[in-house]
Amino acid sequence: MSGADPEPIHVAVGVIRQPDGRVLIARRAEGSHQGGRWEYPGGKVEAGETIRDALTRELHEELGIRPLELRPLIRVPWRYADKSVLLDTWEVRRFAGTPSGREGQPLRWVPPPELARYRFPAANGPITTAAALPETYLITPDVPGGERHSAFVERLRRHMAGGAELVQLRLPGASATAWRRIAADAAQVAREQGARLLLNGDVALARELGTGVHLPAAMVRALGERPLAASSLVGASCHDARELDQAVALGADFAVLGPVRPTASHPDATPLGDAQFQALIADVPIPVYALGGLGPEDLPQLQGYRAQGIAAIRGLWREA
Ligand SMILES: Nc1nc2c([nH]c(=O)n2[C@H]2C[C@H](O)[C@@H](COP(=O)(O)OP(=O)(O)OP(=O)(O)O)O2)c(=O)[nH]1
Ligand SMILES: [Mg+2]
Repeated sequence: MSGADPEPIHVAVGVIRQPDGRVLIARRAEGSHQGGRWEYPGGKVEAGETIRDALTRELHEELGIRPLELRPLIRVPWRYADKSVLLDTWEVRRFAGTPSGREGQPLRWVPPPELARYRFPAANGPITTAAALPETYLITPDVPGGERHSAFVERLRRHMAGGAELVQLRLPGASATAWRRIAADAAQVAREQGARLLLNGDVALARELGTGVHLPAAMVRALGERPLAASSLVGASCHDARELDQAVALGADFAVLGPVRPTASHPDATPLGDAQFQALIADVPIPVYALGGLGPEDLPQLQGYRAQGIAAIRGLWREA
């Protein structure tokens, strides 16, 4: 039909990591499409190639390395004025060889928080977000009855010091006063520990404290537009395809989809199951964490489905 989009160009893209987390970027040749901008290395999938074949070939041609461990990261469809692309992005966690710019392109290893400073093609935003988000998203349990607030915040500090980089403060049982106090302390601890904190459902307090915000599904629907600037994280809770669409339309940085498996905190909710989770996120162009009955031991499986990682209360919060 006239006016219909031509098939997008399928592009295999690699987010190549060092064990210390740094990510490899390359500068596109002047004169090429999106020339002069930085990119994640990769190139067009050729007829008859699988995406893994294509990425393996491209990384050999452009960098002289061989990927040894790959996992699907995110698929970003994008329409430029002159062409449409589908950036089929994979994370390369291990590779053989030392990358060099075999086509003369400059290369840089960049710590994830610094990626946002580079000028990438317009399609790359979600890839950079995915590259900079960790694979676990810790959601706090309520403060146990009888526990002092300071003890709870101390426990939060230990989790952050122990590697929890992304944390949602969610205290459904707290009074308004306790919520404000604990949120302020948690924001301070997050700053000290270099962790990113998101407050559940409280945009005003997130603005005041300079934290991110995590939006329950009903708030995503009600808001219609992103409530915080690009420098603060906006997460969104989703349960189905429609809510995922709403989260993307809102401009959320990432979504959480669940429950994937049965969970003690929501015994009445019907779990999606692994197959449905995988199908639902296949073409969601923002990172998605899997929630519900999951722990670190489930990470490889869920990441194989293209999940950013797992979100959990019980699965990630240690009482000790
Ligand atoms: N490799 C790569 N391509 C990207 C990124 N972002 C983005 O919009 N693109 C676009 C630019 C191009 O239109 C297309 C990929 O093309 P490419 O130039 O890498 O393709 P290729 O390696 O096969 O090169 P060539 O043989 O066509 O010269 O996707 C990115 O981060 N990495
Ligand atoms: Mg290329």
